[in-house]
Amino acid sequence: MPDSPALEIAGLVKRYDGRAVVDRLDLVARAGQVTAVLGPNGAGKTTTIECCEGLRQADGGTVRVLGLDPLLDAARLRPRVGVMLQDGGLPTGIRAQDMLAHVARMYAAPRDRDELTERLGLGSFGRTTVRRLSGGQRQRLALAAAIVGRPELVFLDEPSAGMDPQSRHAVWELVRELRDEGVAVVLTTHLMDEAEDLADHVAIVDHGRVIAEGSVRDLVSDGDDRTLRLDTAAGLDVGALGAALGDGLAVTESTPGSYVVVGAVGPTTLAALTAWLADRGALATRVTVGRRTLEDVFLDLTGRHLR
Ligand SMILES: Nc1ncnc2c1ncn2[C@@H]1O[C@H](COP(=O)(O)OP(=O)(O)OP(=O)(O)O)[C@@H](O)[C@H]1O
Repeated sequence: MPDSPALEIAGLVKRYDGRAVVDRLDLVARAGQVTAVLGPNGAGKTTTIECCEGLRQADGGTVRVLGLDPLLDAARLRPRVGVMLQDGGLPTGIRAQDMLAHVARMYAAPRDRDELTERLGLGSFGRTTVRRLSGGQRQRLALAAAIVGRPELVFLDEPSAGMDPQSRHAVWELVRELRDEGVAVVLTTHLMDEAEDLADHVAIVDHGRVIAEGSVRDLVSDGDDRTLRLDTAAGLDVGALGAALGDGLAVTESTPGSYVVVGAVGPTTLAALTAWLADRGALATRVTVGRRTLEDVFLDLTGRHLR
């Protein structure tokens, strides 16, 4: 069935010591799309992905991977699903290039290893054993190993964690290409910009549950609303500031001394803001105005920052 989702999770529950770290989570991911599972540390992202990979047994709900059960059909799924684990999960005594060659041999029609090596900059450490690789090098090798078999669905758990900006961009390029080739890419991240840049569909997860989802545009758009961020003295009266700025503007102090103003921020808002601060002898050390971000969405929904 061409239209059936590559991944379908319904009411997933996973408990550790009686505590539900994944708590009735629903998620669908499709071929030819990047689906980002975005949430703070401990939200349950890795646990969810591990249930999809057949590495953990769920306590409730259903998971269908390419229409199959990740535990019962593990052998049939192995050649069709790529997995990049957060801790690498690689054997450590083998040289990087031999590891990739070994993995490639397990598949009927592997990708060109030289091209993958070039794209991910693996050549400079190909002869180094996995145990001696830096965190970012290990990540790049783990990504290469996850996709060398041309999977239909690939799980990437924090794919660019610990990478320098150049490597991160190489990874993002590759992820976009996979998507364009029709692969279903499911990635977890707590990097807002990674989700914003890459994802066709974002599921924001908190306390083991999806609290909002949609395209980045759906999630961040709120008409003409903008977000003004202000750093100044802590403990200002946000109610009084909101009243001074005018109707339709909500002011919150997100952390002591950092304020967020959401709504129809315009030129007069800035004039009113600086005048109000001047009357109170408060100096603004930073004022920025921009569109809403996924971080703002998360803050609105939970009252907390992503990190
Ligand atoms: N094997 C385990 N035994 C007990 N608790 C666990 C186990 N694995 C994970 N947890 C707990 O489950 C919760 C969710 O962890 P998980 O790794 O899924 O979160 P995450 O969203 O991936 O976080 P991060 O962004 O830090 O990777 C955390 O509170 C974690 O401490």
